[in-house]
Amino acid sequence: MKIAIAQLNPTIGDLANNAQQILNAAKIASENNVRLLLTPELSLCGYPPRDLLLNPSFIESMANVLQQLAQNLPPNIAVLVGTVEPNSKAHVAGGKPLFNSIAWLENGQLQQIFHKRLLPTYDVFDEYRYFEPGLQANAFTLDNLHIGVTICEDLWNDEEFWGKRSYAINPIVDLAQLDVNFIVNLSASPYRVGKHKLRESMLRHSASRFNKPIVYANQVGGNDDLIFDGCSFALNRTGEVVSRAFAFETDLVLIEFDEEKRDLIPANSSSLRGEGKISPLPETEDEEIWGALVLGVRDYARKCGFSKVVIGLSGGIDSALVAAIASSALGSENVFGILMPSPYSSDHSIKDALELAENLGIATEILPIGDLMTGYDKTLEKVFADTSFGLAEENIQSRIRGNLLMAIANKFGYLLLSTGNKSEMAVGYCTLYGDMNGGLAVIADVPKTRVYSLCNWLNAEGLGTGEQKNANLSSIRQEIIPTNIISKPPSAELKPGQVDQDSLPDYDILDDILQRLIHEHQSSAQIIAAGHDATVVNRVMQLVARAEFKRRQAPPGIKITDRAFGTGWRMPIASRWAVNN
Ligand SMILES: Nc1ncnc2c1ncn2[C@@H]1O[C@H](COP(=O)(O)OP(=O)(O)OC[C@H]2O[C@@H]([n+]3cccc(C(=O)O)c3)[C@H](O)[C@@H]2O)[C@@H](O)[C@H]1O
Ligand SMILES: Nc1ncnc2c1ncn2[C@@H]1O[C@H](COP(=O)(O)OP(=O)(O)OP(=O)(O)O)[C@@H](O)[C@H]1O
Ligand SMILES: NC(=O)CC[C@H](N)C(=O)O
Repeated sequence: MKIAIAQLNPTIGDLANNAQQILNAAKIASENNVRLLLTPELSLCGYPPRDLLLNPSFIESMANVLQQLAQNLPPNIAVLVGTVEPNSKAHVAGGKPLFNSIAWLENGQLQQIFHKRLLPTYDVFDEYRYFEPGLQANAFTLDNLHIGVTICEDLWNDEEFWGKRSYAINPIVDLAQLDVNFIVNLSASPYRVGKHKLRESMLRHSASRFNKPIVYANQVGGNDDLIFDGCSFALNRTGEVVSRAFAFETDLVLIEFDEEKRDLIPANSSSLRGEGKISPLPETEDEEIWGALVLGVRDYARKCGFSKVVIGLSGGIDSALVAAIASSALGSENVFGILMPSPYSSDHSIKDALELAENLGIATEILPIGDLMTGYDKTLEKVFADTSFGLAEENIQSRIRGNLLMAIANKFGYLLLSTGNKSEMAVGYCTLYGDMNGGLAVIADVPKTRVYSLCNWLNAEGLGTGEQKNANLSSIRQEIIPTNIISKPPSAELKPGQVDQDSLPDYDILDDILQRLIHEHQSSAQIIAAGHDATVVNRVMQLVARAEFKRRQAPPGIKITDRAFGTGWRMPIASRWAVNN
């Protein structure tokens, strides 16, 4: 039996086009004698649909589109589509309105529906808000093969792999008892650094432990703050990878269930792009983060209807990295850099920003802000009388820039990309309604130390090689980020001679404290015991807690770590507890 994984990039709520993507994949698969086609979790509406699921007309439309799709599919192919099914017992106390489901479509109709059994409610997931867990093991027979069906989290409870049990049941145990020939998993598994390796090692363990081949179909693409990296794969019963789809791109991958061997093998016909191949995974963390950020910007812009972006170019490293990512995502011709020197700007800030723009091939405009600053100072003179010059006056520069950037974005229908990194967002080293202005915070989950390593990686790697690194920048020269941008001390340039380290610990120290605090949930005592200065640790803890009001007003940021300041970070603002304490 030939099986195909359609690694699709749905747009949330675009039911007709998502169904069309499934139909297109089914047609190609059918021409290649595929008998069973897999699509990602909730492939009809895209993942995560969030509160659209509370809208009855949305659920009704999904049912209609699903039925239409069933009727349009080519003959002789079974297609597993991710959808929802209303829960007829939702009226029972505590019953949730829907099941997160898979529809088996064949012969013009719905053959069977399967319900997701394990519903994640941690980090960015909130499935119990909408879904009732399925109670039964899911399996069906196609031709003479018995196939076990699971949805994403259903395969994330192998207590042998994790060393603990997160849910009372492990659906794969039931499927092993049913003696299925192989197991399919339809997923929408968001990216974070190293996630594909984790998925493969987890499922390799389950495949060999239960002696069952597994076909894992993941969603790809960016949906708001979440990036889905794809990297779908198939494992044979000993847990070896027999096929793998591309990272960060749509793909259609073929495998075969060999009935004599009773195992999955790569397919051997040759007309499909991804057929029978094992796509390489990104080689370094920098390479995969780059791929995720580029996809995140491209899909956010495309799915929200933008083709061009505008960025404030300071000659600093954060805006340089964001400009490089945007150029790769959208093409240099679609990126507009605005230089806004103030009387405090260094000479090299303009020189460095212009050199970067030339390297990237992006258009720039210089808008000096000195006169506007004088205007503000004059207008505020009476109100600010008898006060000394301080942060408020400094931040006016940032607010003037933010205002000009939004004016340009608004005038021409551009998307403003904000440039704050995770370290700054953590401690509130950024100005509300100033440099925080924007529609998408591209590197808001990238710690400053990672900003440096990404820029060094980019300069070493160039962008001319490899499909992932993007054709758009292939013509530009090797050093993309000018060396001076990387080597000079970071500075907001809001007053003469200012550098970030006047206000913050060195970034390698700050990032290590933040890693322990945010990702590892360590207490201040644990962080101090690990060798950090107590005064610094306590100050950072306070800064992080105090900056919650800023993060709540920040644009969505692209998630690349296991804990981003996005949908998975739910902290109170008016609180007396310093995050972990
Ligand atoms: N809990 C709360 N809920 C709601 N609002 C709250 C609040 N706490 C303070 N606020 C308000 O927020 C104000 C403070 O925030 P904000 O006005 O943003 O300004 P603030 O945090 O005082 O200053 C911005 C900091 O970011 C630094 N920085 C670094 C890098 C780049 C840039 C740049 O701009 O380019 C800036 C800058 O040097 C300075 O240290 C308070 O004065 C108050 O009005
Ligand atoms: N002179 C400027 N011209 C244009 N934009 C600016 C200027 N100064 C600051 N900005 C905008 O405000 C953002 C915040 O400034 P900030 O100094 O924190 O970042 P950076 O200069 O990019 O990097 P670094 O923190 O390493 O100096 C910049 O990334 C940029 O978008
Ligand atoms: N959609 C899901 O069920 C995803 C949950 C799963 N643990 C993952 O991150 O891949």
